[in-house]
Amino acid sequence: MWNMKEDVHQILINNMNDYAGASVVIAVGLAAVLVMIFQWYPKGRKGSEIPGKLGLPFLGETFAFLAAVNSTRGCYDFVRLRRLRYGKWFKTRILGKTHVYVPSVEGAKTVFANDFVMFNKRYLKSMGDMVGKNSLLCVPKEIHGRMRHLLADPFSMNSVSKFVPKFDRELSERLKRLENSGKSFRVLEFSMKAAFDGICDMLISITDASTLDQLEHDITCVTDAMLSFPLMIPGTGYYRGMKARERLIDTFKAKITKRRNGEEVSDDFLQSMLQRDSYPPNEKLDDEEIVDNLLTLIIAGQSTTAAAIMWCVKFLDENKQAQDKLREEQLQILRNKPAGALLKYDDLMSMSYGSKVVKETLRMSNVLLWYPRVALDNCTIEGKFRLLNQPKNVALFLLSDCSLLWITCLALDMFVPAGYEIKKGWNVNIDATQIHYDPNTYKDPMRFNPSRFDEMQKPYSYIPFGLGPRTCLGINMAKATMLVFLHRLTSGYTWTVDDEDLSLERKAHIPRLRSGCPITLTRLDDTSITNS
Ligand code: HEM
Repeated sequence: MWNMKEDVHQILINNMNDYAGASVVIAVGLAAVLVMIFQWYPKGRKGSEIPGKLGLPFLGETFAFLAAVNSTRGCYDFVRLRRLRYGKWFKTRILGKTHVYVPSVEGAKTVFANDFVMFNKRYLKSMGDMVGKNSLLCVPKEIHGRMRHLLADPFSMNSVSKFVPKFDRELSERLKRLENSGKSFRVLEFSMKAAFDGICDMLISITDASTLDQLEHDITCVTDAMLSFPLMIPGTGYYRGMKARERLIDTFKAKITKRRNGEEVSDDFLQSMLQRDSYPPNEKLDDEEIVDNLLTLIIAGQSTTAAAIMWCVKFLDENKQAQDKLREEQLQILRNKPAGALLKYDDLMSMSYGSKVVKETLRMSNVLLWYPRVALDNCTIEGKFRLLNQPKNVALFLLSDCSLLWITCLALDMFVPAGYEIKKGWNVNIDATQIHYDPNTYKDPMRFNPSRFDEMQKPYSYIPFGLGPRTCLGINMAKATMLVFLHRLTSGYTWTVDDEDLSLERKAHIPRLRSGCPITLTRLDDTSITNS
């Protein structure tokens, strides 16, 4: 008997088999097409090649770079000239290493956000030898996190608030002595000494003048040796630097012993480290770590802060309107305090225009011109994320059953710019200077205009202290030092710059005026101070 139900069932089964067969054929076909595209695609459409001249093997453009370093236009001139020739992105070769200067907010974001993962710091041997293998600057990621956490506490707002009145007292006395002498003095020298003494006081409570002089002399030998050839032979800069480092480490260790013996107690950074003596090893720094980082902090903090102060004075001198506005704010703060009272951290909080002056100074001066990293793998920067550049992603797409998704992703991947190609081992320098001078972010970028900071900045477009896991540890201290200086200078004095020469110091990695910005102070008359 004809069984209609069974026949229909049989027909359905046959058709389903046909459909399944057809689906498999389509899927395999699509997979084959995709694999073929994938085979062709990464070779044909890698990231764009970065223009630039690599020159001779090893030497590359080393001589041109050294010429810029030795010139009074400063080492950034090397970068500036290549940008004019090749455009924003360029590559070069210096001492055997390929360098790329990352000029954009998007590029900076990629590098900062992948610090320690895709990029890392790499120091010259002499630089690493001078600061020591336990320095925060040199340790690997696993140690860096723990160390940074332990070092950060003494730089908190709370700690900086103890530093403010101490530094204010010292600074006021120094300025008074210069006022009384009536002589011209170099702001750079002045701020180097003031910053050095301030940092040493905060870290290890050394205030004795002759010890400070000896320490500063040794720190200068160490910093000078950072770019020297690592040759441990008497007479070389490297040798002098290493010997100076030994003396500094001995001084720090002697301090540690005194503190442990109870011969000396102080409320400072070192004491806060030693208070952890009884803690488990992962919750404290050992002595070698403490001494290397004391040295690191002094080196990282002194010349950066001093240069920033010098540029502040120079920019304010060239922009009288900004100077007057700042003076008015600072006089108001002075009038609201009892005569002769020292500044407190809270006073800094009410320096709204002063903070903008500090920000604008750091934007324009670019104390650290670029932030060097090394690419740990081949990658692209500034391009959009590419989905199909990894075999595992392709496999996922094949397994997924949504052809529309495949096609969309493939199209996106093909037509969205793939970015600039970086090879493993290349030096990738985040060019803070170019980012801070970008007219698309900062209107009229060469004009000193603190009020531009009335508005919020785009993320990653303002980076004078870096960003990410390696952000400057001394931000609070640096800003506080600058604000205290600005307060005492503008609320107590007017000044004239005695040498207008704009040329820069030779062989300096931090841009500083060759003249050191000499100024002469004139005391503000009492009526300006008391007028409200
Ligand atoms: C105006 C003054 C300063 C400027 C412009 C400045 C700028 C910077 C920048 C840009 C970085 C990050 C560099 C990079 O990512 O490669 C940095 C790191 C650092 N800064 Fe500062 N700095 C200043 C003052 C200070 C002070 C006063 C101290 C401490 C006393 C300090 C301690 C450090 C340390 C320890 C690091 C390394 C952080 C790490 O690798 O985790 N800096 N600084």
